[in-house]
Amino acid sequence: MEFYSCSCFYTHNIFLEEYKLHVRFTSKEQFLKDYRDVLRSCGCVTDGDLHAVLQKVESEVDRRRNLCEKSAERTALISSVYRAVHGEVYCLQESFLAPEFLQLVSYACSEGATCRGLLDHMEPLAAQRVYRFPVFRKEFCRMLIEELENFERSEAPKGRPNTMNNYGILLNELRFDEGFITPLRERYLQPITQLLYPDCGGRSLDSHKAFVVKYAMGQDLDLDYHYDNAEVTLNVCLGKEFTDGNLYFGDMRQVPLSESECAEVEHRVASGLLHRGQQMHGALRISSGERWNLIVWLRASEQRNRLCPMCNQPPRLEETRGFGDGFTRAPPGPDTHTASCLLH
Ligand SMILES: O=C(O)CCC(=O)C(=O)O
Ligand SMILES: [Fe+2]
Repeated sequence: MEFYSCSCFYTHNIFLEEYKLHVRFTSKEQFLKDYRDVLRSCGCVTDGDLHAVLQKVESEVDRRRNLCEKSAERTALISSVYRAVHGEVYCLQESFLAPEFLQLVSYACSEGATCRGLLDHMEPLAAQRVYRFPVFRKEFCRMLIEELENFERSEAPKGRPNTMNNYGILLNELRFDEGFITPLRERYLQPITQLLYPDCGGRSLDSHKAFVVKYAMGQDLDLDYHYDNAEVTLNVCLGKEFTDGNLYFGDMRQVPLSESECAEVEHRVASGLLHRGQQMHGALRISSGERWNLIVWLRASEQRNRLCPMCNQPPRLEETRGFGDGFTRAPPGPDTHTASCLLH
């Protein structure tokens, strides 16, 4: 299967951290016309401020244009220079998984399993259609963090997951996809998502983007309110020790903020939160310690081929490598020759 991105990746959803604003950029004229007033009201007042913003936006667009090639270069370099301390974590083994998770999956795979039945195995949470359950054994979480810390200390080049996280790690560049994330998605997560989110592509997951986010004193502390470029998201807390840093959830992205109420959910080490990717959410500040979370954005091309969640339009496909943003080309319909044969 060949995957694609949507061309809105080069123009939409550019995050301006200092003004907490997502912007669109197709040309300087368009940008100034659409955002000059908004920016002014956010405190971007002088010509110098505006110039700095324009430079940031243009350099982000440049970064995105080169991303695919740069990521392939990093992946190759990491393979040749990086030496793992825990080589075994790259290949998913059942012994990494919490017994409660295996039970959940086993129920979800059993004949006649229902959403209700699955929910009986989980504690209710304050946020709508957000679920929490143990995923990994604690020992595995420790080993994975050690491996990632070793990678962070190494000379190997590092890509960052997106414009909102400054300290994350892209797991595909470390080659976690094939042996770890894909089997986790196919064998363990899809049986659960197909019961919980049949209306959001949960039955037809076929790609993902996986990364680790890190929050620590003097680094990122929180994450602004957003939705994910995913149909369903799994967010597993790996550790270490921290205080605060709850996740808060609002409504789906289509619902205006004024009509949404937020509910908080606590992270627990080795447990995962499962939620609809397009349900708005953010992370509160941690007040001490370090928080490392594994994020898997689960995607279903069947769902997203209809509407790109990032520009809200039918996707305009752009070639990429790997999973891209999870879009696929629709299988060709009957061609004109066949059609004309059928008419005769
Ligand atoms: O910090 C967290 O736990 C949430 C991260 C998140 O929502 C994301 O990276 O999309
Ligand atoms: Fe998110």
